[in-house]
Amino acid sequence: MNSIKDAKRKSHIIFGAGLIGCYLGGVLSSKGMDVGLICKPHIIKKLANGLKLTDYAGNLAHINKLRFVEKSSIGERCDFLWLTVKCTAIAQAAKEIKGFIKPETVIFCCQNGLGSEEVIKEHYPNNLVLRVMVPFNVAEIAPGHLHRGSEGTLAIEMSPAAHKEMIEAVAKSIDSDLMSVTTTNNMQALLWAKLQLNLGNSVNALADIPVKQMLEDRNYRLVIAAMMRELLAVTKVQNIQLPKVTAVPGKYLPLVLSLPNFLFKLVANKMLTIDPNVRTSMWWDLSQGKKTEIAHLNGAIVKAAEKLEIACPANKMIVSLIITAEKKNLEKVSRHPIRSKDLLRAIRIKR
Ligand SMILES: NC(=O)C1=CN([C@@H]2O[C@H](COP(=O)(O)OP(=O)(O)OC[C@H]3O[C@@H](n4cnc5c(N)ncnc54)[C@H](OP(=O)(O)O)[C@@H]3O)[C@@H](O)[C@H]2O)C=CC1
Ligand SMILES: CC(C)(CO)C(=O)C(=O)O
Repeated sequence: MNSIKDAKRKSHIIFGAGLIGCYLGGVLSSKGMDVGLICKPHIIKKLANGLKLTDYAGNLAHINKLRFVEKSSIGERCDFLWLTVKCTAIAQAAKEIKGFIKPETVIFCCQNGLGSEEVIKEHYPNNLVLRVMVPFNVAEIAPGHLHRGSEGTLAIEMSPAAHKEMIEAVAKSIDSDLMSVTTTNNMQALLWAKLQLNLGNSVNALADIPVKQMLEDRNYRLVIAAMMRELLAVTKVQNIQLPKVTAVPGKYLPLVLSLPNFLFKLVANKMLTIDPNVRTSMWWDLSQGKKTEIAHLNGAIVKAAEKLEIACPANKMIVSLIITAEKKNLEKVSRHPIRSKDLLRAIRIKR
């Protein structure tokens, strides 16, 4: 299967279709591809009348009917399985996808952060397991209406070389105006670069405000910049060259984020060209009382830093604040947004 025509005929299952999975499922359905969604009953109910997809660039698609697949379905072994659960749900999902996997099934792991694909590789050592980097934000702006609020090209891991043509064909077959798709030979570095951007997630969740509003506040930006510096120290020691995923190269982001507000608005106006309602996936988790992906995001930096004996105080502090917030949610103790100057004080940065 090396041509786009062949790739378009293949069967896809999206396991754990929430924001990213339903958006991806909608794109594939809008292209007339064979795609089944496995999702929670409340999502099936919401999408009973179809799905509307929009994006920041004005693209639009209506999908009148989606195909939902039961977890117990027999004979639904697919060619491509897209795993779109959060990192926190990977271990359980690894067991539950078994009935959909045949020896040739390619499994795409679409999680943020580092390391979640390892669990899948352990369970399915004979399948091709590829990582996918999702750069853009998806939000549900009304029931059955998903909106992509930011730019970026979805990237599929190109590895090993023997599968090059197949992976390229898959990427081309799903590429669309609503979701541009590419492949990369350098997924590990790309995931570190994406992780750098995701350092805003925890601050966004603790601040409990939209991303745009968070970026307009220098104190929050200083906290994010401090965590980014630690990430950059870790990647430098490991000799990882971060690919450019934003208008400003990653190594200059801490500097730009630290600028006074008036200069930041001038230099980084592209960063602020973001839908005013966008919030990060960690905000959604925390606000819904769920466990967050902190261990795979900031936690992964702390883990790598410890191994390399690099100091990582800002990320450590943020991990502990998120864990405290998760505990409060669990114990139903009320939780207040952390103001920017308090957060800055917590990680002990002087302005
Ligand atoms: N949302 C975004 O804008 C972005 C997200 N990402 C990343 O993409 C990944 C997916 O995120 P996102 O789409 O936001 O997550 P969501 O929580 O919206 O979607 C995951 C869905 O999977 C469901 N699920 C979990 N376990 C199972 C299971 N065993 N069987 C069936 N369904 C299951 C969840 O249900 P329940 O909620 O009940 O557990 C949820 O509905 C994450 O790693 C995230 O960090 C990357 C870029 C942007
Ligand atoms: C796109 C981005 C960086 C912010 O929404 C994200 O990855 C997330 O929310 O987890």
